[in-house]
Amino acid sequence: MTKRILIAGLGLIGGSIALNLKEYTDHYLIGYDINQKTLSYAIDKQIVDQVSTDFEAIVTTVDVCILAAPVSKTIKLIEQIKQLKFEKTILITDVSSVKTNVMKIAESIDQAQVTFIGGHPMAGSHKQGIEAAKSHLFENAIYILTPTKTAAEEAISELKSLLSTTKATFITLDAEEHDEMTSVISHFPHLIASSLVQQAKTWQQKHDKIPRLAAGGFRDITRIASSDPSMWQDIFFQNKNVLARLLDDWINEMKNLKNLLDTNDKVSIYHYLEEAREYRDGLDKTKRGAIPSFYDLFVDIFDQPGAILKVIGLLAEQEISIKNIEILEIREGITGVLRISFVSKEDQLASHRLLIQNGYETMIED
Ligand SMILES: NC(=O)C1=CN([C@@H]2O[C@H](COP(=O)(O)OP(=O)(O)OC[C@H]3O[C@@H](n4cnc5c(N)ncnc54)[C@H](O)[C@@H]3O)[C@@H](O)[C@H]2O)C=CC1
Ligand SMILES: O=C(O)C(=O)Cc1ccc(O)cc1
Repeated sequence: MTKRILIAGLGLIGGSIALNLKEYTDHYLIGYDINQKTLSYAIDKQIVDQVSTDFEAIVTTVDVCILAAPVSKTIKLIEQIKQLKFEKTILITDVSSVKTNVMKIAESIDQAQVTFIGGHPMAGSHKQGIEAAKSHLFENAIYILTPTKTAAEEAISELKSLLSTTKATFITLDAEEHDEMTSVISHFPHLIASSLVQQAKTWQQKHDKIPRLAAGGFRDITRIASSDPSMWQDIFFQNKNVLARLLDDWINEMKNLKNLLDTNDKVSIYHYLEEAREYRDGLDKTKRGAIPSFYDLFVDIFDQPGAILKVIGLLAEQEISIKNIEILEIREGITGVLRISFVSKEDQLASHRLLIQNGYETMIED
């Protein structure tokens, strides 16, 4: 059945959901955003069927509403919803990275016609805005649902079915456990990534070659520091209690580490590193994590003109699509390593075979 679906906040995430629903379903999509340029873009590119600049007027006319504005703005939209009178049933969900504050206000909506099920697709990008939206953004990602206490099982199934074309995998959590877990694996690492970049910036005053040396490891660990500061500021303050607890733990741990260094306790430092390596290596590599990691293939190449193009050309001929490509190490005349990332295991293995047939040395990490 064709549904009227309102997407409020047509940025990276709202735009990606809209693109996906437009590509795979017949639902009638309505976009609401405070940014007029975004609405014009969405209409021009036919990402939605209609746009609206009046949230309260439009939300009472739809079957489904997906709130995809920044977390604090989503909370404001729910406050507005709370004051409205709905004549027909509506299923409301959101995409916010933090859930406790969202679910607190959602639980307080006292209207039989309204069902609220929180949502958080655990995939994204450091880019923002509708121009960066992609229909396949959530493929293979974990999509967390946090239903309100009164949400019926049928409504949860309906939402999963509605979002099934994203090819995400759904799991249900309560808001508090969601906020603790996402803080450990996403919010807190973001804070640390930014602080590592700040540290490099400070030390650059003494050593001006630091940016030239900042290669592989530093770039890997700080990639997320390139994300939108206003989004992360919002996330940090919405989840500040959990973040503060993690910071306390971290500061204590750093003090302990410093003490091990000060006292020359090499054995303990070794065990600390060994334990971390074992835990990291034990994280299930074949199963996609919350934030999708991709299937990497390492290819030896020589620093010759066109070497990278040749590899990409071979894959393109076979219509194998690449998610990401990175040169890990290349100096004049010396073998370099190309890391090519694929969305699927099949593409990774097919490329492995193809490049070997063409005389390349390739490696897949197990
Ligand atoms: N960027 C990411 O990687 C991920 C973000 N999220 C969550 O998704 C939500 C949206 O984030 P993005 O799409 O990345 O941000 P974005 O900045 O790309 O898009 C946000 C959109 O909301 C609009 N907006 C701002 N205030 C509004 C309001 N009061 N009413 C309606 N629209 C409003 C903006 O104009 C913009 O188009 C956030 O809650 C974020 O926590 C969830 C998963 C991943
Ligand atoms: O890709 C990454 O590393 C991200 O950090 C993406 C991301 C950002 C915010 C979320 O709430 C979930 C996922």
